[in-house]
Amino acid sequence: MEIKSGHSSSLMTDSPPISNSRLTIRQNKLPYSSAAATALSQNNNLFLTVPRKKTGILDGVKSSGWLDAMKSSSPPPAILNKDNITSDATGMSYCEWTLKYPSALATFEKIMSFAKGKRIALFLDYDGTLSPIVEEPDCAYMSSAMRTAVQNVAKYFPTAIISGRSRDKVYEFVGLSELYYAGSHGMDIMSPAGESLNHEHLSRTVSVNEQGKDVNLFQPASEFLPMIDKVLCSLVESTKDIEGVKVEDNKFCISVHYRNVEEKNWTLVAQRVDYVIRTYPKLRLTHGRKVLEIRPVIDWDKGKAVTFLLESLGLNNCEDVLPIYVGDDRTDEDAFKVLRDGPNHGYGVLVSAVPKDSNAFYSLRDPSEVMEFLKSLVTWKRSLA
Ligand SMILES: O=P(O)(O)OC[C@H]1O[C@H](O[C@H]2O[C@H](CO)[C@@H](O)[C@H](O)[C@H]2O)[C@H](O)[C@@H](O)[C@@H]1O
Repeated sequence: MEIKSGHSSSLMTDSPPISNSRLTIRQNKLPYSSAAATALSQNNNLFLTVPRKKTGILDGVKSSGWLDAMKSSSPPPAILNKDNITSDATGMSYCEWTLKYPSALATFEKIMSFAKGKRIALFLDYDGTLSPIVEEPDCAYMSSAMRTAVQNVAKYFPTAIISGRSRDKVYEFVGLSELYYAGSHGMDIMSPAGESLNHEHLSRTVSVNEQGKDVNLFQPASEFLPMIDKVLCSLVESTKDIEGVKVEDNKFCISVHYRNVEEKNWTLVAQRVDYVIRTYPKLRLTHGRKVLEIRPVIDWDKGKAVTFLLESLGLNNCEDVLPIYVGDDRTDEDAFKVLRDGPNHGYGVLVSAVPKDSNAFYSLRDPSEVMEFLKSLVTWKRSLA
């Protein structure tokens, strides 16, 4: 397990730690050279400049909107009204919202009428999409029924899992060797054995997987690994007295979970994280579902990973390709945007049980609807044979 746990402080509480997860030292199972990735980072201008506020720590946390973002995550405040949920964020009921983001199940035939004669490429987020959101990040298992659905759909369409988790971890959860995997928010891409990642401009490295078979890797942030390791240790140390904090090693990025932290201590979490990362101008912070995510300042995200995979698969800029991306999180918006506005026109499908604004075209309520959608794709494809 690559999950680190913050332990309860005897000064703050007598409760036991929420998890027994231990601090592990990361091991790179797959050897690779970072030289190519370093060169491409510099040559292709992948570096971003992130302006930092020069205020005090508490002021910085407040003025940068961290706390607002932390409070509004997962899910946005909502008023429950049986099947119809009204979100404070959009002011819309769920029914109204689905007029803007129609259900991909209810409009399945319409979507498939666009897909006729096209090759579908499928991109699936993991947490909240293939597995339900749970309290403990290391217990976010997908059901065997969902695994079968993903396995079946991958028989007909190239399928990639695009996750904020480390690639090793998400591979462990999904367990299907025939898929493409993009871990660390797309910064760690691996082809299935026997498939390549041929890209016109960006070079990949060849490595071996657990079965000793050759796989292609693309890791544009590999030069940041020593820095990420250092920051990981600092974050574990600096948050260990806050009950419920978990610092998760996602290889090229770090997640600081506050789902199990009392809300009154969220400011403290934000301050401690801010204190650590403010001395690292090459790192930036993004927000997920009750999680602060720290990542390198390269111009790379889930959207870039989708474009990279389409290009590597020879499916970019093709009139006869329909990419579909299913995801639930803010970080999936980068991919929705790429499919909405970029040359590789496709459909983003937002998984959400509450109304929220999105760059997606369609919606699904939860992972069980995602599974139905995957099954429907298979039935549709089989019906064409
Ligand atoms: O890109 P994803 O595959 O959606 O990963 C995003 C983050 O997912 C995980 O955290 C989220 O799910 C946990 C399990 O349900 C939940 O406890 C947590 O509150 C959520 O934020 C994962 O642990 C993170 O590392 C990923 O970045």
